[in-house]
Amino acid sequence: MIEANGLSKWYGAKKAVDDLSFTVRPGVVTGFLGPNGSGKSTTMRLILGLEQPSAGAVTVGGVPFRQLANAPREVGALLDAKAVHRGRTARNHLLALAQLSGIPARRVDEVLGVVGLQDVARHPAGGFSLGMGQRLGIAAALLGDPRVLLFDEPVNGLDPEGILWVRRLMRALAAEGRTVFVSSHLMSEMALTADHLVVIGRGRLLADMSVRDFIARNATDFARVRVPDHAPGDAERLAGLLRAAGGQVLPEPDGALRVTGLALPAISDLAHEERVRLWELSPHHASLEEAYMRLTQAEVDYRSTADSLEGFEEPDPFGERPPEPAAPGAGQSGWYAPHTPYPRTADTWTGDAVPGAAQEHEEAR
Ligand SMILES: Nc1ncnc2c1ncn2[C@@H]1O[C@H](COP(=O)(O)OP(=O)(O)OP(=O)(O)O)[C@@H](O)[C@H]1O
Repeated sequence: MIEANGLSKWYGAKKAVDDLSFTVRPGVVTGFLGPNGSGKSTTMRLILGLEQPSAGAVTVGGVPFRQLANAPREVGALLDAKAVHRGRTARNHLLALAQLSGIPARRVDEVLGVVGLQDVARHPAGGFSLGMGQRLGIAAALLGDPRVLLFDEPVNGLDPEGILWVRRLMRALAAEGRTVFVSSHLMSEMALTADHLVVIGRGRLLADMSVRDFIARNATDFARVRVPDHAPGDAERLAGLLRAAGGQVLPEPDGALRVTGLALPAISDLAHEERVRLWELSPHHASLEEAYMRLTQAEVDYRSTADSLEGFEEPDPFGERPPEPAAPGAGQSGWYAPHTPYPRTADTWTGDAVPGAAQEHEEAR
């Protein structure tokens, strides 16, 4: 169990983590979500004792990480898969970590097998692909057979098979009664992996609830309606009728209509009465990505500016744009627009020990 209580971290004038209180329970996978720069990695470093809180506290199994009697046996973490000695073989990298923590060498071969790196165990880690590096980082986290596991972006760089493997591994670890806390930007993957979510924005807690509740509270189911391609005027006519009946209607990129606020039978009846032929009338459940976008759209630090693409842009179907949210963060029912993430630049760092933090952590183990 991980418990954060009023946890805050300042870097100079920048408040990276702002009065966070949450609990990560054993037996389930808890997803840790937030836009770029929202404070996820900082929170993980605070949990692992790599940073001192400016205020508040965080404990693992009831005590601060640094007071754990045998930390590597109790907590495993993947923070930065690149934090390996490039010339060292995968096996020697793990052996060095094992020796520091009093873990028997045979455990190294076990975890190499678990992550599927046994055939390249004697190859230098510096030559590993991003995905192989992730697997090696996961092996290091599993080394001490810990009850609590933290993974920062574990599927980063993995191919679909690797992503499926990580999903199954996380779920299996949780099913064994372990505490599994995992951050990811891949919402579709998180929807399949996590049972519970902790969502932050600009360092503040935005949500702490089950995936199901999170989607139900932050996104709306909708219907897709499509008229025959050869009758585009019918789409415009049907959109007007649906709006008059109390529905909200937005154009989909493929020319279909996205309708919220009306049940499928009502849409069907209306189309039938008005003699509008339908080629599609299908129910759609809101996705985690949609719910996440709606909740966090006011919390994004890095946004792309509009690219007018003059001369390239397709005209809007029906000459309309989705309405802007009435208030920042209020969202727009049934609509979301992903923002292009902008990479953090080196000048946002103030020189704290972050780049080498994972390595320090590994060495401390
Ligand atoms: N050592 C540091 N010095 C100065 N600012 C920092 C430091 N570490 C983090 N920050 C700032 O704190 C904020 C939170 O950063 P953090 O890396 O925790 O976010 P994140 O949610 O993990 O982001 P991402 O999803 O991009 O990895 C950012 O604005 C970041 O620039």
